[in-house]
Amino acid sequence: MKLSDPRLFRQYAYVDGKWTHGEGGREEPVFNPATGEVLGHIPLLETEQVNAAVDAAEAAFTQWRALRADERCERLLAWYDLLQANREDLATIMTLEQGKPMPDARGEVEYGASFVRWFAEEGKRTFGETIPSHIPNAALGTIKEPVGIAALITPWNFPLAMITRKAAAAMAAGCPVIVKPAHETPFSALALAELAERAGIPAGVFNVVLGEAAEVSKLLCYDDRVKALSFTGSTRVGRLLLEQCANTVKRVSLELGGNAPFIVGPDMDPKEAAYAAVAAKFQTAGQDCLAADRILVHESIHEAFVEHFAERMAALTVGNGLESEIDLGPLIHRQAVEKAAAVVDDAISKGATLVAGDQSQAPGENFFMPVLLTGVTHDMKIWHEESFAPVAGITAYADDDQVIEMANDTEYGLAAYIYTHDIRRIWKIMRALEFGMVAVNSVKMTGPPVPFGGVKHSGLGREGGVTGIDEYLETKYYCLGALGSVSGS
Ligand SMILES: NC(=O)c1ccc[n+]([C@@H]2O[C@H](COP(=O)([O-])OP(=O)(O)OC[C@H]3O[C@@H](n4cnc5c(N)ncnc54)[C@H](O)[C@@H]3O)[C@@H](O)[C@H]2O)c1
Ligand SMILES: N[C@@H](CC=O)C(=O)O
Repeated sequence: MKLSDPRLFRQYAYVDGKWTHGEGGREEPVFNPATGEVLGHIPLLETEQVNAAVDAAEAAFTQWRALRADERCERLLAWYDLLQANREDLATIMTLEQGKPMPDARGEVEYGASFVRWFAEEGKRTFGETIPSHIPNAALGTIKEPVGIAALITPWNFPLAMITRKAAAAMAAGCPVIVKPAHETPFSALALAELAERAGIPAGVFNVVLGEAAEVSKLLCYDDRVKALSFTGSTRVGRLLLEQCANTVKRVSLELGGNAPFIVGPDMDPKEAAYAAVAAKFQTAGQDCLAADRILVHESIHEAFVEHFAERMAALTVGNGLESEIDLGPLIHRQAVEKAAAVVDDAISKGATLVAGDQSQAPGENFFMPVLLTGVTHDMKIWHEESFAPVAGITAYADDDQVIEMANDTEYGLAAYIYTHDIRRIWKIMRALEFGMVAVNSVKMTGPPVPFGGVKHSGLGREGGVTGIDEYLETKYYCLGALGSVSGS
């Protein structure tokens, strides 16, 4: 692996400011999904070692919360600067472990770093309020305090940004964090730890624990000293963690699966809409919670839309993300390829038409060539499940009411897209959609200033924006009584 700074590639856990082996000697390999080669090994921590991370975070909490907000801001900004300065190495590590093309990986480093800068600043604005008193001679108000240790459990598809969007918010609020990254992509998390240390983040404030996922997560969820759990990943695991946090009544934030509808109105230029749909579907080889999973096109332009979509899709290049001019890297592992193939087979067996997608062209065993299916219907897996693969399904609809019903016909409610220039149609559909985020005539919708999150089974809470830091803050109300006459109270 060619890195300008090889010390960014760490094969240890990071607890209390120290690089840590698994005491039981257990470890596991991490693979490059593009080549199948072993990229490195990570330790599997024992129970006592995970508990030690909580001990360390507990000890660090006292000092970290006692810093002034502007002091925490300075350290987070130093971390941000280091992320930017090491962007190329961080992107290389990400492409090697996750597979996404280098330009996308560079983009994710920028994106991930932008949350650090955002929350560094937001930490200085955790204002309380003054409450006009209804109690004689009293002053009432609120102050915001850090909730305590936060456990952050993250997925493999965005191995860096899904950590920084949580960690920077928590740390800016004064909370130490314990990160449990996905075992497929631990090295981005460990590089973040190396840079946090260089940025002067004190020992115990940013910890990375590695181990058997169910074991480690259970320890963190059951530990009463851990006050908040923030999870990004599948709805299946999110439900499990929510249950596990019930006993200790933790603050729980969940960013779960999506199954985004992409609605195209009859007034749209079919080429413009089809190109946008391709962009919304194939980012990260379809392994994106925002991927346009159900493309719903008005029947009057359906045929032209399909032609343009197929033509644009045919131009996508598939290969090792380290090579230049690659649009789609591999899927994360062989099971993901098998799941994608099963989704396609299921749809075809139930009447969908395979317009394009020849798997014999795949450049390796973890690669899946983009697939276009038309005539996708409610009874198919592709309608209800995230394919998390480059499989696009298109369906024609007749009118606005029908498309609203189709779009909402899912347990998920993360993001939706609408393409039309008719303002009344936009307003009607946007208001009727049961989704946390709606992008109108835009594929891009995310970034630090926006409240990211879903409704229904797509999650609880919001990340980013002005409210993202609230996930890590408690509101303390105070009533100062017997003050004598308090003017203006
Ligand atoms: N809403 C969002 O912001 C967002 C962002 C990215 C990904 N996602 C979702 O993440 C999913 C893909 O990621 P994934 O495959 O890594 O998800 P996943 O749920 O399998 O894993 C996520 C994390 O949970 C851990 N985990 C797995 N099984 C566990 C168990 N039994 N107990 C405790 N922890 C366990 C994993 O090791 C990983 O760290 C998709 O559903 C995608 O939509 C959502
Ligand atoms: N693209 C999403 C991550 C979903 O997988 C984001 O921007 O957070």
